Amino acid sequence: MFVLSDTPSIANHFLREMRDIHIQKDRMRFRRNLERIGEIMAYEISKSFDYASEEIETPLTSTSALAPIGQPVIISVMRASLPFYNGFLNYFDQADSGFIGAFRDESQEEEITIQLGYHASPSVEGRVIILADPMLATGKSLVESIQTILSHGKPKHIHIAAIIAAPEGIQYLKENVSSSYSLWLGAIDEKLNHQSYIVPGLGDAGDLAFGPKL
Ligand SMILES: O=P(O)(O)OC[C@H]1O[C@H](OP(=O)(O)OP(=O)(O)O)[C@H](O)[C@@H]1O
Ligand SMILES: O=c1cc[nH]c(=O)[nH]1
Ligand SMILES: [Mg+2]
Repeated sequence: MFVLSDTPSIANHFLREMRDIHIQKDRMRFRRNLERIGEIMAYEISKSFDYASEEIETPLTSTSALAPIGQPVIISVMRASLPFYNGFLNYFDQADSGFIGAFRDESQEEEITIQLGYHASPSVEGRVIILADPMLATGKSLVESIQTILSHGKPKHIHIAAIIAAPEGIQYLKENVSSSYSLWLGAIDEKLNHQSYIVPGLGDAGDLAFGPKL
């Protein structure tokens, strides 16, 4: 498991801005920070890819440089993931993309259920998947997204990327995902509250990025 906040870096400043109740009112900054952390995580995940040396010609001579072997499929769990996903796409600019619509039904007091909707994806068979969702709270949105992905093929590997995670969500993934995956996180927070929001967290990422939904 990789956690960005384990290392002092500018990523912590972006996380701080996203959590701050005053700064997060600026929706454009909030979306840009989702995207910036996506970019930083893309760079970290890129260290696990395979590369081959390729001959190139500069204006002065020929030389060789590394190029990635193959491209990942980046899958965005909408809505809140869209700017985060875009950060990955900024770096893996020739990647394939998939989209899953998932939202938490919070109307039941006791338990969160997930409503899955839109699903559009290329084949995942044998592919490296980056599944991007900024919030890992109960873990149900990610587990249901992974079940959807696995019902369409067997990926080579799944990288799960989230910005803020609750320990309960990390545990839920451990108990409910049997295929091999790596977890890339911005920070691990303290707990979920009684409405299954992450504490200290940042609030509702989708609403902060795009405004409240009906
Ligand atoms: O781990 P979980 O308990 O499943 O919670 C995490 C989910 O909650 C948020 O989505 P939300 O349902 O708020 O939809 P939105 O992105 O459209 O706001 C977030 O984007 C995750 O997908
Ligand atoms: O704290 C949380 C939990 C789920 N979804 C969010 O956007 N925030
Ligand atoms: Mg939301």
